[in-house]
Amino acid sequence: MSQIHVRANPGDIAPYVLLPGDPNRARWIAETYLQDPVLYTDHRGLLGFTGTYQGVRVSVQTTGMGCPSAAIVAEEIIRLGATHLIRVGTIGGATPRLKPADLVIAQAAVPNDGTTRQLLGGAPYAPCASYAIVEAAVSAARDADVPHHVGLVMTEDAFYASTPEHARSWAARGVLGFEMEASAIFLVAALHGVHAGCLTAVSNDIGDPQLVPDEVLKRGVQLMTETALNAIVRLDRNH
Ligand SMILES: O=P(O)(O)O[C@H]1O[C@H](CO)[C@@H](O)[C@H]1O
Ligand SMILES: O=c1cc[nH]c(=O)[nH]1
Repeated sequence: MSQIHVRANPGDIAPYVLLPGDPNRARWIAETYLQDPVLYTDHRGLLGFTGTYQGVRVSVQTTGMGCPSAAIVAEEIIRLGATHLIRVGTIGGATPRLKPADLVIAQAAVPNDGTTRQLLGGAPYAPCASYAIVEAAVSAARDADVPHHVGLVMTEDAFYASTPEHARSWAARGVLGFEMEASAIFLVAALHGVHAGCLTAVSNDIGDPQLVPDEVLKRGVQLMTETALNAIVRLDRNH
């Protein structure tokens, strides 16, 4: 049955789904990397495509920005048959250790968002990535010599609330950077017993209004996407 927001039917979506926030990134990934991509939904601008990568069926589904939208999309694509949800996003670095466009592979997300709080009824919880996806992503990054960091991210609601002071205090607790969807995707996946992961490219240093130059970020997004797709091939092989 078609869902309310992701207007698609079971069978339209592959078990492996890449989840960018940005619809233009979804289109770029589908057109650049997938063989025979088919647009299965454009409802609300949440573009979704399915094609194949190295013989494996893969979908790319836009989440939109923030946990409320990401949680809806995650819930609906799982109902439609998705079993491996991999966010491919951008992240603001919390520490100068992260260089422009570096790849960050999340092990877990500090849930500083309202969506997971509501889903959990306020109970303490640690939304984390599926170990199989972390392992596959790290091994894909290593094999391709992609500079990467593995660790904790923070998921937030208020993009413009972050300050350099906030960033450095969370960096001292091990947070690598800030983004806006991972905690909800991890939690919704866990509630349904499916796998989730999150790969991001560093688009800025928190508190710095300057973004990483377009060409540099483009290369980071390219390496992140290739790492995620190669992780999917590994996951499928071990399935
Ligand atoms: O580049 P995407 O995947 O959208 O991710 C990041 O960018 C948006 C904010 O600029 C938020 O969605 C945040 O999580
Ligand atoms: O949520 C985000 C994503 C990228 N950069 C930020 O500063 N915040």
